[in-house]
Amino acid sequence: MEIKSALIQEYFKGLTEKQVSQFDQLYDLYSFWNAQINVISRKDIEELYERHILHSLGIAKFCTFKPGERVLDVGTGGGFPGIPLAILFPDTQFHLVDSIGKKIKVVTEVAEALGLTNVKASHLRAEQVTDKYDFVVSRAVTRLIDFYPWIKDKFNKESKNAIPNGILYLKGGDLAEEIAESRLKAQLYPLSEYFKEDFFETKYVVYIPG
Ligand SMILES: C[S@@+](CC[C@H](N)C(=O)[O-])C[C@H]1O[C@@H](n2cnc3c(N)ncnc32)[C@H](O)[C@@H]1O
Repeated sequence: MEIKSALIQEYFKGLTEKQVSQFDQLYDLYSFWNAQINVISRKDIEELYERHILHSLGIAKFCTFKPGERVLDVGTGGGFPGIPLAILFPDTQFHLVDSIGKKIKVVTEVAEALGLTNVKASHLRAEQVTDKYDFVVSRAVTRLIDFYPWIKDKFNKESKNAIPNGILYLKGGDLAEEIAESRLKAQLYPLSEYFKEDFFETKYVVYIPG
C-alpha cells in the first residue's frame, strides 16, 4: 500500500507511529473538506504533501519549537502552516486564526479528526488577537509592511528558544523590495538547502525577530 506521508518521512526522520498516521490521514481529510470548502487550489490536492505539508514544515528546518511554547498562525486558511507544525510538535500550543469562518470550520474538523489537542482555531482577524506568543507563523497572507503592525505587540518578552521570539513567514520569489519597503531586519533562509524538489527553489523562511 502506498504510504501517503513517505515524502514527509524522507525529510523528517524519527516520527512516531502516531505522527505518521496523522500525516497519512491528511490526504483523505483535505480531499473531503476541500471539495466542500475551498482551502487549497482544487488541482493542488495531488500536491498536498509537497506544496502544503512539506512547505509548512520548512519552518521546522529552521526552528525547533520547544514544549510549552506558544505559536500563532495568522491567516491559516485551511491550516497551513499550523496543522502540519502541530503534528510535528505535539507539546507546543498552536493558535490558528483566520478572518473567514468557513476556513476555521475546516481547521477545527481536521484538528478534531486527528485528535490534535494542541490546536485552538479561532475565527478572528489577526488585529483582534489579544494573547501573547513566542512565535508567529504565516504563509501567503499579505506583504510584511502590512503584516507586521498586526502582530508586533503579540510577543512574549522572554525567549525559551535558541533563537529570539519572532515571525517565521513562508515566502517565495524576489523578496528584496518587500523587505526594503517594510524596513524590518529580516533574515532569509532558503528551503532549497533542505528540500530537493523544484518547488522549493525560490521558497524561503523569512525570520524577523519580534
Ligand atoms: C491565501 S490564504 C493563505 C492561507 C494559508 N495560510 C495557506 O498558506 O494555505 C490567506 C488567508 O489569510 C486570511 N486573512 C487575510 N487577512 C487576515 C487578517 N487580518 N487576519 C486573519 N486572517 C486574515 C484570509 O482569510 C485567507 O484565508
